[in-house]
Amino acid sequence: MSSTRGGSRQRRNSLTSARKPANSPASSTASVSVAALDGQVSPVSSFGKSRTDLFSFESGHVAETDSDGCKENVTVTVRFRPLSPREIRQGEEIAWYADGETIVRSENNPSVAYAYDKVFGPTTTTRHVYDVAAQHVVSGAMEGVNGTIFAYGVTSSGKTHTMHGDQRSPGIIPLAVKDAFSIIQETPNREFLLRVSYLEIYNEVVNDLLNPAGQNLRIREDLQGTFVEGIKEEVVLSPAHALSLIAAGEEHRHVGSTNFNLLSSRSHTIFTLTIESSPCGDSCEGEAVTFSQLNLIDLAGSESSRAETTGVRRKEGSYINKSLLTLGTVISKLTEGKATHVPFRDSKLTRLLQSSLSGQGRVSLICTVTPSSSNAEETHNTLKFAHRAKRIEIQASQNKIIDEKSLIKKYQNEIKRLKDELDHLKRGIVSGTPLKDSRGDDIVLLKQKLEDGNVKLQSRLEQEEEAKAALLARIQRLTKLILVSTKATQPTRIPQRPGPRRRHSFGEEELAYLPYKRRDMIIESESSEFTVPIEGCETGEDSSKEEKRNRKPGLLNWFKLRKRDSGATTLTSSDGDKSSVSKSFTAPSTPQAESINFPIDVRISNSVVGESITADLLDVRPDTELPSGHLSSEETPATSVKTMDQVDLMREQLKILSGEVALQTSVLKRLTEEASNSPRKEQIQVEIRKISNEIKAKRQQMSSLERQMVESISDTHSKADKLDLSPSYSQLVEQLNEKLFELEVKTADNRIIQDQLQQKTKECEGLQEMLSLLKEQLAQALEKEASYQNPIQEEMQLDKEKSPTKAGSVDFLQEANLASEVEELKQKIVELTKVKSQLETRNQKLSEESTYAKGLASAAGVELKALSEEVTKLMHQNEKLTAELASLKSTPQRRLSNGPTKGSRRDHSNHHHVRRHEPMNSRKDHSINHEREMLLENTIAEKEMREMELQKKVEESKQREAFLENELANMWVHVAKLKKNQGVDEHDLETKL
Ligand SMILES: Nc1ncnc2c1ncn2[C@@H]1O[C@H](COP(=O)(O)OP(=O)(O)OP(=O)(O)O)[C@@H](O)[C@H]1O
Repeated sequence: MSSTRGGSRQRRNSLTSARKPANSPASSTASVSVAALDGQVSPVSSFGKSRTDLFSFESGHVAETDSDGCKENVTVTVRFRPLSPREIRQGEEIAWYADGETIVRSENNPSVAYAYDKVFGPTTTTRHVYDVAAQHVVSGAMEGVNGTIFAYGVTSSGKTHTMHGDQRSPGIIPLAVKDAFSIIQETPNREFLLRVSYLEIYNEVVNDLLNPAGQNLRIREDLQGTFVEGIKEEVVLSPAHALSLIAAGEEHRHVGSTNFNLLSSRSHTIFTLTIESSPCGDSCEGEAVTFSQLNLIDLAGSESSRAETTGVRRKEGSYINKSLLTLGTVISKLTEGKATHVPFRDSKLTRLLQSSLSGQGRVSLICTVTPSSSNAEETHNTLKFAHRAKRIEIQASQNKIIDEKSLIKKYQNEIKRLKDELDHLKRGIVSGTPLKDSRGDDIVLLKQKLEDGNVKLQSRLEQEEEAKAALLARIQRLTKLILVSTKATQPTRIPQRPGPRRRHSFGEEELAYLPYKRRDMIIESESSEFTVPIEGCETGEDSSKEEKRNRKPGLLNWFKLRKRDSGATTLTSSDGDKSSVSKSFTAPSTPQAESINFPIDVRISNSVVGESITADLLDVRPDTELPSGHLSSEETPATSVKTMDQVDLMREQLKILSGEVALQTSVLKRLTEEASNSPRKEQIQVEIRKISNEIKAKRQQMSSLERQMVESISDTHSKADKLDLSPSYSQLVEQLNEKLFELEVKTADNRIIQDQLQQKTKECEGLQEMLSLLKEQLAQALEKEASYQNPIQEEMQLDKEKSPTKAGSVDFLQEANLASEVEELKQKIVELTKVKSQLETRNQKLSEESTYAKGLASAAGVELKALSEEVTKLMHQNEKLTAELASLKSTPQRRLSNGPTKGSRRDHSNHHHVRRHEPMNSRKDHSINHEREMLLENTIAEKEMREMELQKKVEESKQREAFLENELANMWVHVAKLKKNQGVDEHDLETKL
């Protein structure tokens, strides 16, 4: 084993140093394992050599490195966090420190030191950590090499700070997402398809964070490795889109407070970005697709026995410790070099990491540590773990997959097939059907045949137009999912990378889900106490001007305007800017899965995209051929389908806007709270005003969207009227949308109320503490009084016996003293009564708020019931329509069979005339009926689709309701507890008084 390692060392070093870009700060180990021993520092030999550039999409290049058997090690870095304000207050000392760029040394015993690829001091910014420890893994993943980045460390050492970060200093996950999209932009010769999933392992149970219904999921294995069965994967179209999904996922993550960290992660999370890419253009057909996964992992922190946890927290802690212990054992076994059994299966975490740790992907382990003396032992354990992990060898190689397994290929083939179909249709329309039997000598017969042919052709044309419109819509839907650079495609297939490092900037709300400032600062409100500069300052300065110009606020950032110039549907605007569209699309859970959920929800229309929808980095394929006139030809029979598409889009927009409003409302709430006790009051007020204005604008946008929806729906409605279709359908859809929207707003309200409730509970706890303090004081005062009174009374008795006059004056003095003490006591009682009444008012408020929340939940329940009734109604209508259609279908047949009999019984003098014109009339009738049938069929199909959608939504609402009820129940338990505590306190107080 060691000789192999040694053998590969020389080869690798020469290879990497030959290719190392002069200014590349990125790193991968590409080195031998670090043989750092306690007391014997052995610096990492070749840190800083980038292997990123070893991979390019040029075929042969990777094969060359692969066949070379080139191995690299896991990149291991250590990040120190600064001492927290609490640690400083407690007078803790530095136990471990960064000695230079690669060594961690013990303060108490300087001979104990460890070397790593890189050691980051407490003032290092997360961006720098990203550049060094993560960027090469991300770029590798974009080139088809699996990648895993994870943060490991004891609780409160800075894992979440490193992986997620805060708004001023975004963590590795947001930076990696942004970087992935930048790489797509800089790779004009390839097409990409990105999907994300987000899961947590909580108490050894795998939960889907993107789908609250996906609980306790199973881990399965196939040839490509382990995967989670049934996990939801969403195709993402922009960084903001991906980040909004993380934000949604974070809502469901288990976080709790421990005595080390008020916001401690109680579960391990894995955010996976699945990347498929293939060369652009038809000439590259048949080339394999690269497929890779980038896992970004935020582990829960190991807990020391010092943690005074109880109940739930203890159970969580034991699961966390057990899985981390298994991780340690797995890493030890992997580095032993013997073919021993590696216990991957002993924990869910190691099972999921199995492919990463033993496979061919790049791994970067960022160990977070605290320098504080109170954690010296835990830090030492982390350092030893990191040191062991450093010896794991990996053999990074590009993954290529065969066509059928690739979703991007599937989409590309589907697009190609649809395009062929479209061409075929177009050719059919142009050539038409020749009138073969036009040889007749009778000129009248010939004319009649010509007329017949015309009618036939007309109806066929219309049918084909419809089919074309449907095909086009489908091509567009698929095309929108594939991401390509907006840069002109380079003739060369070698990716062009810019010299200097890319810098990421984030839209204002892209990081809205992250805390505004560092967690400890929020918790302790002691920002001034910190001894290190806040790293958040990095964002503004680093961004280039260009990026600033392009920076767009809002989650809608990922929506882009599709221009429709004078009816022509084109993806490139007149000024050369390309536009893009977006949607949320649930892809199959594994690349192999066959079913794809069509139709997709969102399509784009100029009329409904508001001001906030702006251009983003990426674009839809510019090479899509979309013949002009199709989507704007309002007169085609497909208009109603398109109108429904627009309504769909508007509804999606409405949903996104309402989500944004809810998000901004909670930001507003947070800011308002902050404003009351922050020295930056004015700055926060400005922000509050800005956000309020934005909310107002969004609400206006929402009401205009609602109006447009109503108009569009009433348009469809009138068309349906003409066809004798049930008019109530569109109204129902409209009502349903309104109700769904209301439900969403109410859910957001509920969330805010819950926050307030928590806040109030905290206040209540504070007041209770104060109350018990006062009670103690009162008890002490009463005791004191009793102890005063006994000796005085005895003395008085004695004095009275000795001298009755003196006794009288002493009596008077004692009485005065007593009176003043009684006065004091009375005052205290008044104070206590005040506090008691304050507590009662708060309690009253709390129960009112709980009642309101309960009301909301029951309103949601009622609405849900109404929705289900509406769905049932719709189903009935559908059945009616189907019956109508069946009767319509049978009518022309009857007519056809009755026609000639009737004609023969009629006036004989008109015989010729009838014979000449009747077939034509019946044909016209037939074609009209056919047309009508088609429309009816379309409408029914559409309705069925809607029905399915509605049912899905009802299901979702039910789940949400259940969730709300659960929350409410929790709240009630909480309130009951509070009341009970308060009751006991009051009782105590009363008995004492
Ligand atoms: N590099 C850093 N610079 C400044 N503050 C930091 C840094 N790392 C962590 N912190 C602060 O330390 C505290 C604990 O960090 P964090 O919550 O990220 O720890 P953790 O390891 O994820 O804890 P747990 O395992 O309990 O979830 C937070 O208040 C965070 O803001």
